[in-house]
Amino acid sequence: MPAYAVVGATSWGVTLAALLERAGNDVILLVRSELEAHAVRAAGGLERLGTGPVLGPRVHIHPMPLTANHAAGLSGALVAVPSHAFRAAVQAAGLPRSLPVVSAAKGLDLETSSRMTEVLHALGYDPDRTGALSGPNLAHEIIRGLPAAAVIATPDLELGRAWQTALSAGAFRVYASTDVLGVELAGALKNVIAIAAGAAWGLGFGANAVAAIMTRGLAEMTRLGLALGAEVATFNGLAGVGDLAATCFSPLSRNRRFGELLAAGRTPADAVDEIGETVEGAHTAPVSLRLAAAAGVELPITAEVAAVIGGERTVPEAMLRLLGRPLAREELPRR
Ligand SMILES: NC(=O)C1=CN([C@@H]2O[C@H](COP(=O)(O)OP(=O)(O)OC[C@H]3O[C@@H](n4cnc5c(N)ncnc54)[C@H](O)[C@@H]3O)[C@@H](O)[C@H]2O)C=CC1
Ligand SMILES: O=C(CO)COP(=O)(O)O
Repeated sequence: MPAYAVVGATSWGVTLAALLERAGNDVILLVRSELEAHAVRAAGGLERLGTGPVLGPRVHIHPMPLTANHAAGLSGALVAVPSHAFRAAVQAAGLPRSLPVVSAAKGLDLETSSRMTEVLHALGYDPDRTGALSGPNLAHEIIRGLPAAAVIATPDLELGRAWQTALSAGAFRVYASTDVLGVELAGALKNVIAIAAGAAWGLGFGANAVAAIMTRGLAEMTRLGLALGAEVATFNGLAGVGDLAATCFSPLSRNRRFGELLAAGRTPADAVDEIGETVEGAHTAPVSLRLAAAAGVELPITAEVAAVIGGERTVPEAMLRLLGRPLAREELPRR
């Protein structure tokens, strides 16, 4: 039987472990401590997912690091911790450098502006065997068996096919791509646009305004992606428009909820506290602006989200600035 490791007993990590098991694999779920291992074993998953036990007998829960014994039989590992904890988690996990490793995180490194596969490369993992998983994938829906699709990007399509088979279970369908950069960037950048969409919902704007933010947001995500070498098709796919739609419209999205709370006048710190879970877009906004400045690309919506998070202006002021921009031709980046 193939065996895979999952790093992180997060909502997404537990969901991925359950999917791998349902697809017929053995799984080693690597957690931070014996205490955490005990809690996850006792709950059969995570209490905050609200489902009851979801992990069966083929998911083995162990504290990091991976033992040599467990490492020997592995076909790959998925890393499902938030981007700010990604580097430390990979270092603690002790995954063999030759192992195919896929990032399931949707964020950029705050210090280095790197994508998570770049963090893996810097830690010595083989660029030909690292990849990214993304798409409209709210863990709370997937763990309940609701249908969803994702995209896994690896430099080598054969490797991608192996991951597709390993992860596709029940109503979860995985597509393959070779645009690792695009899939990673799209997954990270959409969280920032979802904060803006949440702010629009929070101000009482309607579906028209949210759709406008999503469309112009997708244009700026694509502009930056193309400037950095991504493929336009990726932004029109599951990791781009697909995830953007799920995140901007679902009340389950923490990035959208964060925007709603900012619109209600909460400080960013209070909004994060109130949500009590990861809000990736709050970290990604300033990093995307740095990448955009270096690439000579303009990201008007992202700039306003970063300004609100930085305490430079309120949500209504940011919305007025966006509405007051010079009228322009509708340009959609193509290549
Ligand atoms: N929750 C979801 O529906 C989805 C999340 N993602 C991505 O997956 C990543 C993880 O997000 P969630 O599963 O939502 O996280 P989460 O919000 O369930 O858990 C985040 C928290 O997990 C804890 N944690 C657990 N194991 C950790 C470890 N090994 N190292 C550091 N912190 C650890 C930390 O306290 C952290 O604050 C993020 O990058 C997110 O964007 C991607 C797709 C779906
Ligand atoms: O990425 C996600 C869904 O695909 C999760 O969105 P939130 O982090 O906004 O909850």
